[in-house]
Amino acid sequence: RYSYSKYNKWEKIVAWTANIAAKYPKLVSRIQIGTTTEERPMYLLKVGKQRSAKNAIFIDCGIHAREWISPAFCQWFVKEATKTYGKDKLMTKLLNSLTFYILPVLNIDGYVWTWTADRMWRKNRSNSSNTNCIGTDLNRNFDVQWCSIGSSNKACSEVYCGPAAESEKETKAVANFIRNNIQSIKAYLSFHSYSQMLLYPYSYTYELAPTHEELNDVAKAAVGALSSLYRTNYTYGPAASTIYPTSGSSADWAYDKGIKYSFTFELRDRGKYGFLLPEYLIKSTCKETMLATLSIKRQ
Ligand SMILES: Nc1ncc(C[C@H](C[SeH])C(=O)O)cc1Cl
Ligand SMILES: [Zn+2]
Ligand SMILES: [Zn+2]
Ligand SMILES: [Zn+2]
Repeated sequence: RYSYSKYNKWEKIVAWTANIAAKYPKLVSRIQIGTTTEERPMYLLKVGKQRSAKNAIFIDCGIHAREWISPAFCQWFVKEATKTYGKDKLMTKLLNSLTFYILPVLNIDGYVWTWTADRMWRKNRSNSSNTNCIGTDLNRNFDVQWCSIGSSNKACSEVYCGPAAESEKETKAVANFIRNNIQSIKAYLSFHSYSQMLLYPYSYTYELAPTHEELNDVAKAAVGALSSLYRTNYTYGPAASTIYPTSGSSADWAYDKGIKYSFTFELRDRGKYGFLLPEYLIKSTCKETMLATLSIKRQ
């Protein structure tokens, strides 16, 4: 049996994507949107009852390799959706009216590296410079104010923006999919760890986003829903002033493409375990995050 309260290595996750699509053919389909630097297939799970997606929500997990709770949440979300469809009123309503595009692990090569070589690895595994340093920070590689703030043009930096915007195959695959489905995608959720924050645009400037007030209201409600379960404290606000300014992020890029509901979660914890969140905390973290995520969907 597949465990949703353990961290699963890539081989298990990729088999799971096939199995869950096979198990729920009317609810789940698997789409390959590209391949990674090391030629691993990037599978997206399309979840929902809509024949052709009219209203969709894109969820990216695992953009940073060491943030293991993020892919764990994406798996949890798909499990909850498939398990409660037809039983839970809200989930059934959502899945009848919305399509969820869920990318369980965006940075697959980096995720594998954290299992095999370096648990604290963050970037992807591309080798694009004449230095002996590897990897681009995929959350600095999107084509939005690229490499202007909170990122570095040094290949050895943990926030290396890459040789060019969308230089990475992983970034290109996601950006192309969004561009090809821009009409239907109404929300973009990006899951990271750690800090317990719910962030919204912008990160690339301290300027308030045009829809700041609405984003703040949605974030406030979502954090309220999240903390109603175990009283977990989250802060929320514009990314630049709430965590730090960064350019080239998937969330800012999506927002400026017109996807107005763009949110980034920094999941548990606040530093006790950091990226090494123990497996016994996966369940409670995912349950509270489900409440926040469904709260955003409902708005
Ligand atoms: N647009 C953003 N850019 C960066 C972050 C923080 C994450 C935390 Se791991 C990062 O550094 O990429 C968060 C947001 Cl919302
Ligand atoms: Zn991250
Ligand atoms: Zn983080
Ligand atoms: Zn308000």
